[in-house]
Amino acid sequence: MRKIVIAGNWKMYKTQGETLDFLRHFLGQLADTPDGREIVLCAPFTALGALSKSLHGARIRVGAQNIHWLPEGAFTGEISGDMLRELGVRYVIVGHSERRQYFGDTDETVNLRLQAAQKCGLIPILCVGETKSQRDAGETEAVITTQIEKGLVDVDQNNLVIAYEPIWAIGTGDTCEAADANQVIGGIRKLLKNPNITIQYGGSVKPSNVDELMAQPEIDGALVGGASLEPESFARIVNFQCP
Ligand SMILES: O=C[C@H](O)COP(=O)(O)O
Repeated sequence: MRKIVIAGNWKMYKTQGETLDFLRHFLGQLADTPDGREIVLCAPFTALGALSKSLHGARIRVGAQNIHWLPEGAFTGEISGDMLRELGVRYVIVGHSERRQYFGDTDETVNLRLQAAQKCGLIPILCVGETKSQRDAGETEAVITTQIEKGLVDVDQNNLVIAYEPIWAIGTGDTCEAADANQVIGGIRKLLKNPNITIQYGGSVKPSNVDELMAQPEIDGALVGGASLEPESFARIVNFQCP
């Protein structure tokens, strides 16, 4: 049985105070959330400690948005797995397209970050996906196959989540058709040694499309950006309705 994981990626949004305010409104809306749905909040580094401390007993896991591959060193602006663990972090996003586009992440550094996360007992969420021009050129499968094959060298497939995030659908409101996302994710699953890995869809997931996306047989959850910033909207997403 594959685990359903619904993660909010807050990107560079929310101070500690805003994080606590979010929780005050969000936690009360989880009373009817079906068992078996793992809820993760991937907050900025500065809010991780406050988030962990405020969650005691709540069924939410804390996630980070980046990890360096070494335990310590002269790497200004980076953070290690042990530092994240100390803050109560359980998940970490690796290889998000924004990290690849703006901060120079490559399949090789993504691979190192995945290995480091697992070594520290964190569950990495590996993001893969194609640009609009790659999709239009019919290169989606080839692009994702390379990202998966290079990214997963020496990575334990029993301790991993994958997120399929078509880059053209991120923050655009332009969601991938549910059937298309299902097909790409089915293709990703065929590349894996462990076919039971949780594979999420990400890219303009919102309350109005989450039910259709989650009804697809290959999709095991969502990685949600903008719509995870408001408690009501993210609560509706984690409480998605099954058909
Ligand atoms: O990590 C989340 C993705 O980048 C999706 O962001 P979005 O839901 O705002 O499109």
